[in-house]
Amino acid sequence: MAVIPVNIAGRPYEVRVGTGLVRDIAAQCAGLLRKQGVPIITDENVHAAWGDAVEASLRAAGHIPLWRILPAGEQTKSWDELAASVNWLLEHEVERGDHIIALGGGVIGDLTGFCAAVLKRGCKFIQVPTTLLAQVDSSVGGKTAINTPAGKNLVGAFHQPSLVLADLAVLDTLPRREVLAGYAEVVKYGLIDDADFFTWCENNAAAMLDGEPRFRETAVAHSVAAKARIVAEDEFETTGKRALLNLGHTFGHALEAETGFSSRLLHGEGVALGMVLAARYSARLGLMDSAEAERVATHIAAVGLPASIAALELGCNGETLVRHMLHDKKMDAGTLPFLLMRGIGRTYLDKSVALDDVAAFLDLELARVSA
Ligand SMILES: NC(=O)c1ccc[n+]([C@@H]2O[C@H](COP(=O)([O-])OP(=O)(O)OC[C@H]3O[C@@H](n4cnc5c(N)ncnc54)[C@H](O)[C@@H]3O)[C@@H](O)[C@H]2O)c1
Ligand SMILES: O=C(O)C(=O)C[C@@H](O)[C@H](O)[C@H](O)COP(=O)(O)O
Ligand SMILES: [Zn+2]
Repeated sequence: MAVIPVNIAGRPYEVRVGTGLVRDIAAQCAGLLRKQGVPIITDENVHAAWGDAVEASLRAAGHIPLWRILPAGEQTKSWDELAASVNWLLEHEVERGDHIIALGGGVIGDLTGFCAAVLKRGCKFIQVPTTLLAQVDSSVGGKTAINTPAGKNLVGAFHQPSLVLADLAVLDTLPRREVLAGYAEVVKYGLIDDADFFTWCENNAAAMLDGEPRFRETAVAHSVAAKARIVAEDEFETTGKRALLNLGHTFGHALEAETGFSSRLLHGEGVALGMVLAARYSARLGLMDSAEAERVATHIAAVGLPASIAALELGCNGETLVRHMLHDKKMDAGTLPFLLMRGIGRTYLDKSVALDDVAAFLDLELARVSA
């Protein structure tokens, strides 16, 4: 097992990456759980695959699990589910010092973390991420949120977990499309500031995606360490450092909004497309060699992630996508800073991007005939 220490402003917690942590959840959480009823928020798919294992481990240790099983999918990150889940926690008399378990992907982690942030002005929670995306990204760093009709993650809080248990075994039941979506956030760390890791991804993605355990552990542990390092420098995204983690997301969130936060486009797929667009837009501005931008697109397409927004057949134009972007949380006095690249591993925040030029660029991409 790899243990990655996270230390955010003197508030340390561990991210444990290994195999069998879910079956051993009671021991992993020893000393953190109350006896009378351990609140676990999950979704229907995760409960079907891993609910019995969690139940057995907790009961064997003398705990009584209390399950809240939500519908799977992005629509669960909503005001309605937030209100209902908080009321459920109140009915079960969860106290500030108690831990809630978030057992699931990023949807469950974001929603449960937000419940924990607002319940009694803040109680504790444990992230048990069950998707690759949640293991490498959403379970670490304390961003919690729900979506609103205006856009993605527009209501939320920064609230760090007490512990993260990333069990590689749970990825065995994850559908291939979801594994790929999570992989987009892995590649992101290479593109941000680690060109060697991008090369590692090019060389090992296929084996990692097929389930090679050594590569899976490397991908998860390396990603978590990268995220922990960045978040430790800028927990509340105020200096521009943490904003690097948003590479691909301004485009990606706009695409998610345009597709109605539906299963038509998963978050990780939107990020994959967004990173290709960020690379190509950087090349359009002369910041990055276009051959290097195409290296990004080639890798994204080679693993089986979407790399073409034309293929989405959105039926909208660039201006429509830019209008979604106006809800981006990075908006600052009417301008939208963009994550652009001076090369692979050389991402930076650019505050001089003209949105009408982005719209014109997107019009070309929406009509682009793939090679
Ligand atoms: N807080 C952050 O820092 C952060 C970072 C990245 C993404 N996110 C958010 O995370 C969300 C996406 O998360 P996600 O990609 O994990 O999606 P998800 O939570 O919707 O899970 C994907 C699908 O896989 C199923 N599933 C999960 N684990 C499984 C398992 N082990 N076996 C079988 N099925 C399983 C789920 O039921 C769901 O259908 C988005 O809302 C995104 O905004 C947040
Ligand atoms: O942790 C961060 O910071 C990130 O930006 C990670 C992203 O992968 C994640 O999707 C995050 O939820 C996006 O944040 P948002 O502030 O753009 O909603
Ligand atoms: Zn993301």
